[in-house]
Amino acid sequence: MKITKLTTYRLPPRWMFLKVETDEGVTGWGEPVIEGRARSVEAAVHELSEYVVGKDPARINDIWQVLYRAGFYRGGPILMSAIAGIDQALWDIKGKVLGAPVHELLGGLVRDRVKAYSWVGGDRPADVIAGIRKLQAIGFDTFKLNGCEELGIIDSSVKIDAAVAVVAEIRAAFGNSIEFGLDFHGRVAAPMARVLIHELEPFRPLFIEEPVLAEQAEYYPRLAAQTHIPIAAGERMFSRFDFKRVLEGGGISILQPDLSHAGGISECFRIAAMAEAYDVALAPHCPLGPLALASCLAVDFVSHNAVFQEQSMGIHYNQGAELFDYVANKDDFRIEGGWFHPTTRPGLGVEVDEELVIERSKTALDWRNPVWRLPDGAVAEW
Ligand SMILES: O=C(O)C(=O)C[C@@H](O)[C@H](O)CO
Ligand SMILES: [Mg+2]
Repeated sequence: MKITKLTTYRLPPRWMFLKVETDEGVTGWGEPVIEGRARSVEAAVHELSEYVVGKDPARINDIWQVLYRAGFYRGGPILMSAIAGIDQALWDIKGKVLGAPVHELLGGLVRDRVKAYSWVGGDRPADVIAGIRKLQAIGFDTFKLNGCEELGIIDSSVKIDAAVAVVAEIRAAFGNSIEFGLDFHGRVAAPMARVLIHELEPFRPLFIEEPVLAEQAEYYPRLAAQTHIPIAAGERMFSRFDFKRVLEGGGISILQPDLSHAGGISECFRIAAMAEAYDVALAPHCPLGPLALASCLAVDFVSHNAVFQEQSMGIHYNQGAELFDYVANKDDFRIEGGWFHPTTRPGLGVEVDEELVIERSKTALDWRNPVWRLPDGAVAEW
């Protein structure tokens, strides 16, 4: 079998699907994208396609190594997201050829279900509490919300108190009938991370995500030394070689590689095993679409240290399309009582509604995250 064609579809809300075709009619799908840089990843996919077209899709490992190593320069969000989408599609093809779900090809299930967690948008306590109640009613008991708004490298106790107030009200409203992670989203610099984490300690969030930016990862062990709250990060790390340093440095309790940013199923399966060796939990990052989610689940179901799975249903970013809009077999991904169950279909288990994809790709906008400014006009981390 030979790979014959790679076609990319940029889609609302801010995703990109990749279709990989072969000379025997088997097609695989992946989701290579960096939110806000879809066109850059699209160009990278087509540049890398020179190493892929004409090759045997079964040789996933060799194709992965060539894509990673053969171009001299390597790593980073754009190239690793392009490789991720190609890798996902090759696993989808392999599963379809062998008639098995990807989790079977990776050694089979280590669990029967995976806990889903849901984003709760909004920064106002009332909005957040209403959002949690709505999701609780359909079975969710685990959530994630932004830990704060923009923050200066040194900021006021008023801003800290406002961030803590939201969390205090959530705990007051729900007690420990729910668990929730706080995503600092890289908005907090190291000096204020120490302050904010200290003030949040009594409310025991399930984890604090990106307490500082990935480029400040040397602070993870220092922050971990001051708090009992598990520290989570990974969405802005892109290969084993990024994660190696973070695991070696310590302080991280939950690793969150993104299956569409960190080299795909092949690489994240290896990253998951590395994390297990350090007694670190796995919780793949996934604010994206169904092929990214299906790739996450393939790794979750074969990784002993997988704990819960992010999914983007209702996320504040999904303007213009919802998580399963482009999926013909939506029911296979229903979340029952807050849990995902493994696909029984071959490959990623996603039946892409190709007609709709082609149609919607014609009107895809170039999504951009907002540019925030601090009161003095300096750019703020969003
Ligand atoms: O889901 C998360 O944990 C996020 O931090 C969302 C962020 O990754 C945006 O997708 C960037 O555009
Ligand atoms: Mg995050």
